[in-house]
Amino acid sequence: MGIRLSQIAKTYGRPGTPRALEPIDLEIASGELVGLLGPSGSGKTTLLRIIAGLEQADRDPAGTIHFGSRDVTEVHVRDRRIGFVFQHYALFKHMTVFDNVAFGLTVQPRGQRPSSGEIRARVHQLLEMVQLERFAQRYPAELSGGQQQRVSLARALALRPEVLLLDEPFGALDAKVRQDLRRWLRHLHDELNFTSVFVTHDQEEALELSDRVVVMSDGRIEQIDAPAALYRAPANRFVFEFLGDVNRLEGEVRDGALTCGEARLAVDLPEGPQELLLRPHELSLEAAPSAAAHLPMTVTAVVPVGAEVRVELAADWLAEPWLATIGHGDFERLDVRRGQRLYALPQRWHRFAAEGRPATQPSLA
Ligand SMILES: Nc1ncnc2c1ncn2[C@@H]1O[C@H](COP(=O)(O)OP(=O)(O)OP(=O)(O)O)[C@@H](O)[C@H]1O
Repeated sequence: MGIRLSQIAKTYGRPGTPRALEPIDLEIASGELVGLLGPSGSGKTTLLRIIAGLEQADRDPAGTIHFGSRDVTEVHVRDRRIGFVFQHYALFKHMTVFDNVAFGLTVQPRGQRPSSGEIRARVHQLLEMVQLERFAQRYPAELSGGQQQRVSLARALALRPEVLLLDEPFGALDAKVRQDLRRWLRHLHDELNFTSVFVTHDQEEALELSDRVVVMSDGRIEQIDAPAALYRAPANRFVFEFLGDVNRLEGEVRDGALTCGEARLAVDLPEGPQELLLRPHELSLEAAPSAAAHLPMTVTAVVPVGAEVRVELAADWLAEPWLATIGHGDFERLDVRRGQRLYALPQRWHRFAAEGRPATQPSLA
């Protein structure tokens, strides 16, 4: 079931105070997994709570929320038929895992409530799906954080919601468990084909898990796109900076070169002050300068763990250190060590106008 928001806004407190959410239009397709990503205070949770019916949107403008063809704008949370998972596991402490998952089914009104045999079968099926069948008789306190979170998911899915809403579902867990649960949620989503919206402030989580990401700041939607498109073609500077590490090169362009202290980079740009932004993988490191680039730097730290080697670099002519991610082959070829002098060679850079829109397409240096 798809979700359609039209002109949804939110002001907390008296009218006239700044809006937590500016009027927003958003369409989520049936079966889509959408991440709401943004810094603290950008309005992610407010938007999710309005979709859930836990928060009332402003009356002015008179926005609407549709689930499929059903207008749910005035429908109570209990009648919206959604599942929730929140960061702080709100499991019932005095109930076993089995009873926690069964809870929503057992409190349904007579007539809608499945028989006790059906409830038992459905709970066992859900526990099997979240791989916790053998923990059915345990209490929440006897489970790890990740296991508790899986129980929360099973409980949310027990009523077979068509929409699942998750607020920082893995926020309190350690990095490895987070990653496992992420992959597992993605599989579950694909298998059961419900529509999911989740809130996160973690770029990697949003990019890895979502079909599309909604990037928010200051109560506004900055961009909505598939992860690859978002990364490749950020709509503005905010999105570019929020999605990953950024190296800055500020200088003065004259006679086809940008200079900054002893540093020099050949560019085809208008004369005057310019700022270029580069991702850590968009530059290579060399033992000597080239005709196109003379960017001398000193290695301040090397982290050779994982698929790539992270190299931190500093220079007198730079206001902030740079980060380069290079392959293990280059790492060995250059024998990269702390204190070593190397030269950065940009392969690609980005430039944004003052108001944040892309000033040029990302170009090759
Ligand atoms: N109950 C409330 N009363 C008053 N202001 C609120 C309330 N809830 C949120 N706000 C304000 O609304 C804005 C958006 O908050 P919201 O919680 O939606 O942001 P968020 O992006 O989810 O942030 P976080 O990642 O920190 O949870 C913030 O400025 C916040 O201070």
